[in-house]
Amino acid sequence: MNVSFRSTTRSLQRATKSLHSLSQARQIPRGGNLRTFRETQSFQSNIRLSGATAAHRSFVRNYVTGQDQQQPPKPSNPQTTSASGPIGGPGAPRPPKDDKLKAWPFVLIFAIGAVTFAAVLDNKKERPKMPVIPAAKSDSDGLPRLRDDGPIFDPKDIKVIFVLGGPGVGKGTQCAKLVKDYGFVHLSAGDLLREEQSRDGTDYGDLIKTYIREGKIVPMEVTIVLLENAMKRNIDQNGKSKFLIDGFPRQMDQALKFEEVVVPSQFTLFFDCDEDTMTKRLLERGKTSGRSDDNMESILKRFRTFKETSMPVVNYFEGQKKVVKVDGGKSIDAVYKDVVSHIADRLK
Ligand SMILES: Nc1ncnc2c1ncn2[C@@H]1O[C@H](COP(=O)(O)OP(=O)(O)O)[C@@H](O)[C@H]1O
Ligand SMILES: O=c1ccn([C@@H]2O[C@H](COP(=O)(O)OP(=O)(O)O)[C@@H](O)[C@H]2O)c(=O)[nH]1
Repeated sequence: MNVSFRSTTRSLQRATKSLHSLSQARQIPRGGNLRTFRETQSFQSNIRLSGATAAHRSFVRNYVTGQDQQQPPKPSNPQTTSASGPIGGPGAPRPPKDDKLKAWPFVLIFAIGAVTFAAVLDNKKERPKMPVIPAAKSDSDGLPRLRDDGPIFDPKDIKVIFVLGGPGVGKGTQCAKLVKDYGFVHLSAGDLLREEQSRDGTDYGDLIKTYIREGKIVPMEVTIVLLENAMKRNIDQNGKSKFLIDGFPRQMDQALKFEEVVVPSQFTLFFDCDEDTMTKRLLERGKTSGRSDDNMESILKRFRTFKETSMPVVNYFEGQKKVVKVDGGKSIDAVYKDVVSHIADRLK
């Protein structure tokens, strides 16, 4: 009995604290998440290679950089939050005595609410933590924060090959073969996003779902953090050092940021193919893949995104003489033969 009373008291104290911090947090003006994401996305798509504009620099400074945990919210107007003031002050008129009696239903409702709230918090704490995306988020848009202190890996130790090409061109198929023969780690950005989308407790499930179905590029912060964590796991736990990063970077901001904060790539393996062939492959894959985007409507949107948003990335690396182009329209084995012959000297 005593124990249960103590635990209820503790729960009440905890709940009161949480309610207090919640009431403070409510004072931070925040836009709707998805709307902000869309704005961010549309801003990102405006970034041009020709040089960082002041707006871009400000965007990077405000939204993309920094490691600090989210700062505790400050009340927007401290005066208005104070309980002291004329009401209830020393000179204020005293309420009649029987008002105390009338207050008990409110106290009871508050107590029940507080205990329930504390129980919800306890339940949350017990859930297994899966540190896929770190807690550090930007205050303004809810996206994970990226570091801005240079690449975490040295390209002399960690080799990254980007694998690009239209949807259904065969990137995943060819990567699987390279893994088998040459011991690469295959990281598919699309697979990591789908995994995160269905992970229990993720903050990004709805966001990822919407972007994938619409054939759009998920904000880079999410994808880069997923890739970086997957790389760290493979390096720390399995001593791996050669990575095929499949289906990434699909947008210029991703390419620049990944090379800046994770590691510069060795080169890009680019599979070229006509849309009719890719459509047939995707529709065939759609019969069993269970993917929300292997249908005609999403396929057309993905082709458009690929041409408008991802091809500039290929052209950018081409300008640096860092693209190996392979015809993806042949049979699986014929494509693989070309891949190996084109990059044999770089596979060791
Ligand atoms: N060269 C090829 N010829 C015919 N079918 C292929 C070829 N490469 C891949 N496929 C098939 O096409 C579909 C898409 O391939 P996948 O590797 O998943 O593409 P991506 O990763 O580029 O989306 C899969 O069902 C795969 O089996
Ligand atoms: O860096 C990435 C990679 C993938 N995607 C999303 O994931 C989808 C599927 O990508 P995946 O590489 O799995 O499949 P593909 O389109 O190449 O068949 C894309 O259309 C995008 O919506 C993304 O937003 N960012």
